[in-house]
Amino acid sequence: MEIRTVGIVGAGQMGNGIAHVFALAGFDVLMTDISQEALDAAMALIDHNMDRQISRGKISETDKAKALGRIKTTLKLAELGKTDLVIEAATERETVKQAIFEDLLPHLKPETILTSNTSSISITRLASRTDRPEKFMGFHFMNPVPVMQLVELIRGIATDDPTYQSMVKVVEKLGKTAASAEDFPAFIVNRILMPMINEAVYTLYEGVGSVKSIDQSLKLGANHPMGPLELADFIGLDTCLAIMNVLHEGLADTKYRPCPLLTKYVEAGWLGRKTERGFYDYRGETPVPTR
Ligand SMILES: CC(=O)CC(=O)SCCNC(=O)CCNC(=O)[C@H](O)C(C)(C)COP(=O)(O)OP(=O)(O)OC[C@H]1O[C@@H](n2cnc3c(N)ncnc32)[C@H](O)[C@@H]1OP(=O)(O)O
Ligand SMILES: NC(=O)C1=CN([C@@H]2O[C@H](COP(=O)(O)OP(=O)(O)OC[C@H]3O[C@@H](n4cnc5c(N)ncnc54)[C@H](OP(=O)(O)O)[C@@H]3O)[C@@H](O)[C@H]2O)C=CC1
Repeated sequence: MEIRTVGIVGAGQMGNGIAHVFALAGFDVLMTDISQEALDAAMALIDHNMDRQISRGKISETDKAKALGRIKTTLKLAELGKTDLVIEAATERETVKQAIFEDLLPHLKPETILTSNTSSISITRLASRTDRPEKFMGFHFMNPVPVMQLVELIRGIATDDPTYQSMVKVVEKLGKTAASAEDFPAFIVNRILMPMINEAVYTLYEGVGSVKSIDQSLKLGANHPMGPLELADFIGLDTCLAIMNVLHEGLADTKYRPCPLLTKYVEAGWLGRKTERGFYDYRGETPVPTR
């Protein structure tokens, strides 16, 4: 089946980026969220990020106008039932994702492929609670979606080959590169990246370095584009903690123990850039370390 229409659930930082790249690649996109404000903010951000691409000569004004014309939004999850491919990109919480699939299933065409952009949760388990585990996959984009080249493709135990091949074609059409990962906690990228971020938080917690010195060390000493704490704020500290919890519980190894300081920031509601405070305070002109 050729995929032409795409439904996206969750219009947060990943959902809006996913809508952006699909629309530019010529797909019709229908995006939903639980609040109209989230949908409006996502559309404004897509507009802004496309302007950024125009100013760098990556796309034209016409490309932008056509792409924006391909994105529709709705508050009714059921409307996504008519799309060929659904990408769930809501909050990294299994109960939230399960509830979304449960509500969506009665409205889906039989041939629709269901995917989740989850950073860590078992694809096999999510798939097993749907009516189509063979047509269910992990479809893991990296942040910021318009910039990052990689997409992880994760097959659940029951995913069939035609579904996998369809998704490989979709990734090609997006002009991105697919990496296949087996379905184990946090797959490849986050299995490696998130323990590094967690270790950076331990380094801060134990007083080995300050926010500034830790980030500077990895930027200047290991040529990372962002320091680990800056990156954690960029990803969202709630998402980082959720991924560490999945690693810790799923692999039952104390080396994945989430740092208590990371938990404390999340409990404070200091989730990083999206709440304007995390390891940095973003409310002023320039980010100021909070420790
Ligand atoms: C948690 C998970 O499940 C998985 C994950 O995603 S892990 C996170 C993976 N992501 C990373 O590791 C990102 C690390 N950081 C970076 O690569 C860079 O800092 C960055 C690309 C985000 C910004 O780079 P920079 O050099 O500081 O900024 P800048 O020069 O302004 O931008 C570089 C490019 O990114 C674009 N860009 C920057 N931020 C953007 C955003 N939020 N949305 C869209 N585009 C963005 C710019 O338009 C520019 O595009 P071109 O190269 O096409 O011209
Ligand atoms: N941040 C990152 O760097 C990456 C994240 N991911 C994954 O992508 C997914 C989304 O993450 P991200 O975009 O960062 O998170 P955000 O918090 O930015 O966005 C999540 C969005 O989903 C909405 N939402 C929550 N519940 C529902 C629901 N029942 N129906 C529809 N929308 C809902 C939220 O609304 P509200 O705010 O009102 O709760 C919010 O707008 C997660 O699974 C995450 O692990 C994958 C790769 C990278």
